Amino acid sequence: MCRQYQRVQGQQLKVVCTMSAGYNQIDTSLLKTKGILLGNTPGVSSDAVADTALLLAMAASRRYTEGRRHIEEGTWETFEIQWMLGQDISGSTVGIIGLGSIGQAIAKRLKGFDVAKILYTGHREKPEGKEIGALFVSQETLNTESDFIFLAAPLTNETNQMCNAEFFSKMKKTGIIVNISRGKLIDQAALIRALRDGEIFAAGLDVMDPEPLNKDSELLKLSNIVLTPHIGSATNNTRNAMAELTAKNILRALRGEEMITPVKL
Ligand SMILES: O=C(O)C(=O)CO
Repeated sequence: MCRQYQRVQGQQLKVVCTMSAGYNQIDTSLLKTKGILLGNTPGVSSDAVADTALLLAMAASRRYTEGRRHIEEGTWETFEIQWMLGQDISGSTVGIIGLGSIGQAIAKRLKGFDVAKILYTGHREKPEGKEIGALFVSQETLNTESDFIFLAAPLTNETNQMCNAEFFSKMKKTGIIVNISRGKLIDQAALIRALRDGEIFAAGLDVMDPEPLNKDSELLKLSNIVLTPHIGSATNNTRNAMAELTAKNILRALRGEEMITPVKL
């Protein structure tokens, strides 16, 4: 009965819409072969995800996890001038990998923090980069010059594990990496080594590999990392906007109209 249902459903399926900007979880070539349309929800979640990126950057740069542990463990050293010193966002050089809708929303927020320079990498220089005042640079320049690196590129074959041991070795020792994209952009074992060995200062991750993260993960044992459980777009307004866009896309596709945000297969 169930198998029969699945077979009938498979034959009738016209459209798949994911309530997410990323669609790496979907077998796009299978959809293409079967002539099934795909829609996603880019844009409507960019502000909420960018807010999460800034939250992680600030918390990681000011040693949030370590500070919280000191309070809990009774090791809070009052009046110690050199204690718990972090990194400033103001006056810093920031690198954004992927200046799409989320990358741009991060850049706009950073301007309010009086950063000195915004660098970005991607496939090509973008007009939006000029408007924001961000400089298109090579990956190498971004790595070596940035105080903060934000990962805002989608997960593709090209970006999979792009932040590996070599990547971290090119970052500043005071550098901070923030990932609000997908966990697989980072070689997590290499990140753990870089954080543990003081090769970089700190990390802020909303996305990990796997998700949910194993509760015994080494990531949870580090104090120079701030973790949130993939809640980048998790606000009432944003999730409602994502749901509305998804519903509109489905209705349009079923009426034979162009979806508002189709994914090109
Ligand atoms: O929209 C997405 O792809 C997300 O992962 C939101 O955080």
